[in-house]
Amino acid sequence: MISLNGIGKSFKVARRAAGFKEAVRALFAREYARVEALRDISFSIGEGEIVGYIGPNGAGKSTTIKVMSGIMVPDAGACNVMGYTPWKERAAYVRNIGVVFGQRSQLWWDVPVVDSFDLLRDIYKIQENRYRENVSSLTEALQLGDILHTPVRQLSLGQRMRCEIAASLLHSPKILFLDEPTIGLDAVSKLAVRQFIKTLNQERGVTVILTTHDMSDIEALADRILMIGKGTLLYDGSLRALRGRFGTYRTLTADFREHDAPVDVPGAERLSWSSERAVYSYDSEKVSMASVVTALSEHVDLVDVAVDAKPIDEIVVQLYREHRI
Ligand SMILES: Nc1ncnc2c1ncn2[C@@H]1O[C@H](COP(=O)(O)OP(=O)(O)OP(=O)(O)O)[C@@H](O)[C@H]1O
Repeated sequence: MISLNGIGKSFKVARRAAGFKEAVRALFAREYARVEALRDISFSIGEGEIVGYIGPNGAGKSTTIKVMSGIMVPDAGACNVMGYTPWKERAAYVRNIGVVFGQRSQLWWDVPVVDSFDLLRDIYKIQENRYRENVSSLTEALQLGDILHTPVRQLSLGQRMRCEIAASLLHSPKILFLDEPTIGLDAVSKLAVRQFIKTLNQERGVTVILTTHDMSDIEALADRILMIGKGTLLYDGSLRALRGRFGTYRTLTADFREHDAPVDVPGAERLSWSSERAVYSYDSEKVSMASVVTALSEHVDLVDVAVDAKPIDEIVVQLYREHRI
């Protein structure tokens, strides 16, 4: 459905040293530097996938989304989305995609949300029946009820984001590009947005490409991760495989009735011990949780046991470190 082949993009940016003298000098002799935002990016995405596109600040995520949505023309490479070259056949192409940039609005600031929706209906030439159906189902799913008649500038961030997502789906696109859709949202709004995206993908088969810094978004939604750093694609694979590579260590916290003498457990490292609680770390590839618990229970009277995998944030930081980004 989407394929990028050797996409490259660089920007020319003005550079000058700090200070008034330098500012004056720059008026007459500007110096430029090249920033390589994307280098030889290639990947394919199939219909119905939810792909998380991750990477540190300035890695090139937004630039890739802009290329795929036809807003930006790359310097090199080919991009094919549903048979279109996005930046060449923009008018026809945009009928097939929805785009949400979390940091920017596609809604008109001073008019009620529903007026923006009507304008979008005219721009996309959406049939009246389909439009009504979509507004009604999106209003229900995203709980837009009262806020549809409020000017955008009076909405909270969470309310605006729900309206942005609805606006991007009025024309029933097959692909949805989401650039940081949960940025700045509170926990409840985040969950609502995630649940909506999941349902949209499962029930309507919409393909979703999502950039985010929030790893819990990725955990909740994406089966596959593309990781970019300094403009280069560094990882393409499943979250499960990533966990398997870095996340085989588990932390086991055991609560027990008072027992002062620390217990050694074969194959596990004791991280802490107090008279009623101990924490162990073990490699789940080598030792089973059952054997750790059994070894412990031979010495102490266990009350409770909890096991945690390494948080996905830590796994991603480790991956960034490995690639020195
Ligand atoms: N219009 C532009 N003009 C000049 N440089 C740009 C432009 N757009 C992006 N860049 C540069 O290209 C690089 C990649 O930027 P991009 O916005 O794609 O990163 P990102 O991964 O989305 O980052 P973030 O997580 O901070 O949003 C950065 O070095 C950025 O400064």
